[in-house]
Amino acid sequence: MVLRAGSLHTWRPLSTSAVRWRRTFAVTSPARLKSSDLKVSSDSDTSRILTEATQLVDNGHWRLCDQGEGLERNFKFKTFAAAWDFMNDIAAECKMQRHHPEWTNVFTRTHIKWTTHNPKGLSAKDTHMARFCDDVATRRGEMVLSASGDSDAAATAKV
Ligand SMILES: C[C@H](O)[C@H](O)[C@H]1CNC2=NC(N)=NC(=O)C2=N1
Repeated sequence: MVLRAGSLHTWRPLSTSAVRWRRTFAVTSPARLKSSDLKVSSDSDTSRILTEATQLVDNGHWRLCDQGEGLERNFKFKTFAAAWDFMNDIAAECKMQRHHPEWTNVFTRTHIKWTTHNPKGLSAKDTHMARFCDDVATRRGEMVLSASGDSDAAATAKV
């Protein structure tokens, strides 16, 4: 099925307070991630990564990918300029962290995957950068779907 954002749903900005509320009182049932769901980089502490990955999956729109080696999510902004500014903010942090995303941008949408190439797997840098992306996206006025809340499905369908 091809989803068309705009025909079925209305995009609206997510306020900072709404994000805080969602992070504090996770509105969806918690993701019961197990350490066996993850492939953790040998440089990182598994229980820390499990805790941080669980928070990201519960509180944001992140999901595990690549058999637990990566975290990915879609972002949508009101304008291309906002998406570009968001990516510039992320790029500056990448430079500081020496850690780089796999990402694509199509107009107002950006898809980001965090994974660590060496040592291969999910690392603390990935969870840090994923959380950083959530915070910057909130500041940059990211859009969410008001109807089902399934912004990721709609964004994936279009990207
Ligand atoms: C030397 C330099 O810090 C490394 O090559 C960095 C660069 N950016 C990186 N980014 C990601 N995503 N994974 C890495 O393992 C990685 N390694």
